[in-house]
This record gives sequence, structure tokens and C-alpha cells, in this order.
Amino acid sequence: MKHSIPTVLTIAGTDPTGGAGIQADLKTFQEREVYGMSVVTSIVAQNTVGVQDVEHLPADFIQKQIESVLVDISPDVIKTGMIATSEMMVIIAEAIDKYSIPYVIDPVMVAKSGDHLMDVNSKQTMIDRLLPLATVVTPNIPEAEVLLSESIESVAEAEDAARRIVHELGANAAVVKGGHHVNDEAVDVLYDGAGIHRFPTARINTKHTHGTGCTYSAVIAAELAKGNSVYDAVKTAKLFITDAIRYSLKLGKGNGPTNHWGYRLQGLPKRNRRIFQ
Ligand SMILES: Nc1ncnc2c1ncn2[C@@H]1O[C@H](COP(=O)(O)OP(=O)(O)O)[C@@H](O)[C@H]1O
Ligand SMILES: Cc1ncc(COP(=O)(O)O)c(N)n1
Repeated sequence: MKHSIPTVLTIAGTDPTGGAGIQADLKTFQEREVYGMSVVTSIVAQNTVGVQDVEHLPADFIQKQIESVLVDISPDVIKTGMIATSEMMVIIAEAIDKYSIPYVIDPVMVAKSGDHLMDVNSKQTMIDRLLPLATVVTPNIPEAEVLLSESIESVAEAEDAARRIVHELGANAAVVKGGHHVNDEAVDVLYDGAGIHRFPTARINTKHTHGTGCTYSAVIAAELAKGNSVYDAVKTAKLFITDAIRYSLKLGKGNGPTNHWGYRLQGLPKRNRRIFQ
């Protein structure tokens, strides 16, 4: 730990409805009791229904924001979410490399609404420049399929994908998340370079999963900043996101946000939970 408290910097896009992106990351950092900082890559006009418009910040201004943070309060961990273009990826990779900071990459490509958040032509830059720097990469099934150019139909294939992302694409560890499997379990699989670990939970029947991936990777970044192992960080992230989905807030007209303090409700008497169910 570099400072009096663990510190994490997120570099990502925004969600004005507060369920995904930078806003979800900062709420999660606060819940995990690490000091959160943020650099905006793109300003997204979006809500629980979809993405209405996107304004990308110039890459050199993203670089300026990163430099402002890094020269002053150097984070224990950097997390990235939405990075729309190759140019942005190169600038971010250069900063992470220059300052040698542990790095969690959530390779955000398409929002739950189906809107594209990453230019499809920048996939190779993500693979060449960002993945080799990653302490952990957290693709969902469609993202792992794009990274590896292969389809994933089962948990065994997800395990294989996690291994390949480490051995062939150079990440230190990979978690392939199970939210997109069509079965009654949501199984995340971690390959940490030494072995495979499965994190299964029952699938919760809800449409309120906006920002699950952002929240999950933010927990991993927070736990790594505290000095925990990748295995323990993923275990905490899975517990945290399961309660965030279970106690979701039923906000919005579409796929609503999760409840970033849901895990605090575990163990409370049932009557105190009623408003969340
Ligand atoms: N309906 C669900 N029930 C339980 N867990 C879920 C559900 N949907 C997603 N998850 C969990 O939420 C986390 C994020 O997964 P996923 O939805 O695949 O990512 P993304 O938001 O990047 O698409 C994972 O831990 C996954 O297992
Ligand atoms: C700025 C930003 N970053 C990421 C997501 C993905 O969120 P989801 O988990 O709903 O796919 C998003 N909707 N907006």
C-alpha cells in the first residue's frame, strides 16, 4: 500500500443513471473501503434502456487526466472499463507500463442493451497492448469469444478460454464470467496461471443487471489494492455482485442497476429487506 489507505483509479466511460461505468466503480470502491479516483474516457448519454449518444474525449486529454492523478496520488491498482478507440488504448497502456501499476481490465465491448461501446477495429490493440499488462482480465462470454475468435458453449469451454487468454494473450490471470450462459447457474471461472477455480451461484431471475461487469471488476481492483490474492479478490467480487443483483433496486424502465450496498443487507431480519425485494 502506497498511502494511508488503499487507492484505486478507474479509467472508463460514464453512466448518468449511475448503474454502470465510472459511477458504478466509485460507488463500489467506497463500499469496499478503498479511496476511489477516476479518469473519464467517454461521456455516454445512456440509461437503463440503452445508449442514446456518446462523446469521446480527445486521447491527449485522457492522457492529461491520467498524468494529473499519477504524479500526485499514485494508485495501488488501475482498473479500466470502456475504452472506445485504439488511440485511447495506446495512451492508457503507455501510462500503466511507465508507472508499473497492477492492472485490472474489464474488456467492455457491448452494453447489455446491445449498443457498441468499443470500436470493433480496436480489438487487436486491446490484445497487443493492454492484455499483456493485465494482472486480471474479466471478460464476459461474448467478450471472451471475440478475444479468442471462438465460441464458448459450456463451463468447460469457458475454462479453456480462461487458460488460453493467459497462455496465448499474455494476461497474468483471467476470469470468464458466467452471466451470459443460458442455464440455471451463473458460474465464473478463474485461471490464475496455476490452476482453474470455479465460482458457481444459482442464477437470479431478474432483468436488473445493468453494470454488473463494471461493479464486479471494481471489487477485484479494490481487493487487490488491499493486498489480497487474485483468488480472494474474485471470491469477494462474486459474493458482492450476487448480493447486488439479489437486492437490486428496481429502478428505471429497462435493465435497472444493481444495489451496491446489497451485501450489507445479508443477515438482516427479513422485514428490513422487504423494500428491496
Ligand atoms: N442473473 C444472474 N444471477 C446471478 N449472477 C449473475 C447473473 N447475471 C450475472 N451474474 C454475475 O454477475 C457478474 C457479471 O457477469 P456478466 O453479466 O457475465 O458480466 P457483464 O456485465 O460484463 O456482461 C458475474 O459474477 C456473473 O456470474
Ligand atoms: C460507460 C459504460 N461502461 C460499461 C458499460 C457496460 O455495462 P453492462 O454491465 O451493463 O454491460 C456501460 N453500460 N457503460
